Amino acid sequence: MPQTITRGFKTLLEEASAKIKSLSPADAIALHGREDTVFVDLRDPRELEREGRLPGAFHCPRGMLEFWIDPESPYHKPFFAQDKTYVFFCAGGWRSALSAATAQDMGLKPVAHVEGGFKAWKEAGGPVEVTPPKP
Ligand SMILES: O=S(=O)([O-])[S-]
Repeated sequence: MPQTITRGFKTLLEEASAKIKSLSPADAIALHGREDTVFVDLRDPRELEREGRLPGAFHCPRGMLEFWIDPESPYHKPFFAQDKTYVFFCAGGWRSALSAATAQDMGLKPVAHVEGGFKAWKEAGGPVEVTPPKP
């Protein structure tokens, strides 16, 4: 029997967007480098190699997010225990919207995500670090 998806990705994104703070790329660029703000890159390693990195961003593959945030998880990362604003981003802004909503639901605060993701960040003139190709 075929599956019936009752809450599709658009619904999930709408619900997430309604409860999280979305930053325009320009607003996100203005926050970059501030002591009280950290950027979380949710992309896969191959995307980072291919597209470059946002300087200073912490790389958290999306699949590990909940386990790295929760201090009771054996995989917890102290990075997620700071008194800072967490700005999530991905390639296009979908994974980061869902991730910011999840992080917020878990109690992480304050959180935000970058609308349009790394693509929009680059187009807006945000700094990018290029990873040298592997020999
Ligand atoms: O999650 S995504 O917007 O980078 S496809």
